[in-house]
Amino acid sequence: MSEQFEFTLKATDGNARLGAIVMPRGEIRTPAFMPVGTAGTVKAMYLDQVRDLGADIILGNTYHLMLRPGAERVARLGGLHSLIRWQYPILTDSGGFQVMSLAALRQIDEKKGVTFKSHIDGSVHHMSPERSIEIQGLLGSDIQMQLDECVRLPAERAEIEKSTDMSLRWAERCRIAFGDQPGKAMFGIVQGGDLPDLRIRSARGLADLDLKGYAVGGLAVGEPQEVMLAMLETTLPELPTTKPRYLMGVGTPDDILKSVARGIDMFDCVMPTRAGRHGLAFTRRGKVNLRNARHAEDLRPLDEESNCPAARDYSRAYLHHLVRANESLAGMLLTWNNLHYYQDLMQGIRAAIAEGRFTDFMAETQESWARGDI
Ligand SMILES: CCCSCc1cc(N)cc2c(=O)[nH]c(N)nc12
Repeated sequence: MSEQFEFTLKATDGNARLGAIVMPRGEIRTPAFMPVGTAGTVKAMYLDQVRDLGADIILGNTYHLMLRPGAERVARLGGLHSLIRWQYPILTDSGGFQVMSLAALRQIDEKKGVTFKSHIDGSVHHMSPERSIEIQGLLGSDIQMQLDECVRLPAERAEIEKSTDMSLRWAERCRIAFGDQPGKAMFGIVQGGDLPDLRIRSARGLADLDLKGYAVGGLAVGEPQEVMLAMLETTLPELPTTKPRYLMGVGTPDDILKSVARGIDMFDCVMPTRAGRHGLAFTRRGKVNLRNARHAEDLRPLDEESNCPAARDYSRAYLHHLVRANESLAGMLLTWNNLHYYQDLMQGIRAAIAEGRFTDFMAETQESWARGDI
């Protein structure tokens, strides 16, 4: 097994890319969907199931894990992979995004980083770019993200510009702190909001750092899909084609198809897991809200042709009952169904790119959703 981090571009179909990242802990087939395992668990799933569905990598969250159980404690316990019993690659986000989303009383200082109060117990924490990389190292993360600031849109140009330039300087500090860790990688995160010139400045500045991979951040924060896609069209040509591109926090199946078509290799999103816990099922014929009374006596499964037991073997009537009764099994079955749907979609995308038929695959998939659920 390689002791390095090696990305290979295997085929292209337009701007869609088929590739693979080979790391000591395993291969990541791209385009890849990375289930979110925020606090060391992909909620409502056994990690063996997550692997069996086709996930090559999962995400962890620096913010959550540093607060509980604590980065040094995870290290004393043998690292995250051993603790959660996941032997394959783990990507960890750097924490800044979650601080701004979850923490109270947070302050940002370019030199010190972010200071915040834990949403769990109110304790005060400081996280500099260097500390974020240190924490991700203590966790044993295979792909570590730079500390960045994600500006919520809409925002004034001056705010976006100041934040983007700071994140670029934080990338350099993170690169220095990360040093040289064979078999591991640190990704930069392109910011720039919805301003093309700042997107280009951020992407070019990160490309100059010659990092092992590049994320596109600052999107999926409430902007219309067309704005997100326009920023991809501006950003991606500025990034090296020989390195993986990761679109953070994205997205719906439609977002994923359209972003693959523009050259994205990696995705993460809480959508399939969170939606599953809220009674929403993704299927080949579109979304099905099992809370809706129309399912109360419908003995059909979600998809009788699926090879996922959650989609094939349980009636909508039963799923409706479980959702209405707020039973744990509802979230378990629907999360299973949704992650299966997402990984099945990614496998279909990879096969379509390999065979030069991605455009047709995208159109057929979208048409299937549009036919709706009978
Ligand atoms: C476990 C969650 C990973 S993705 C979180 C996320 C999501 C979105 N939408 C944007 C960003 C961003 O700009 N920066 C960072 N670090 N993270 C982001």
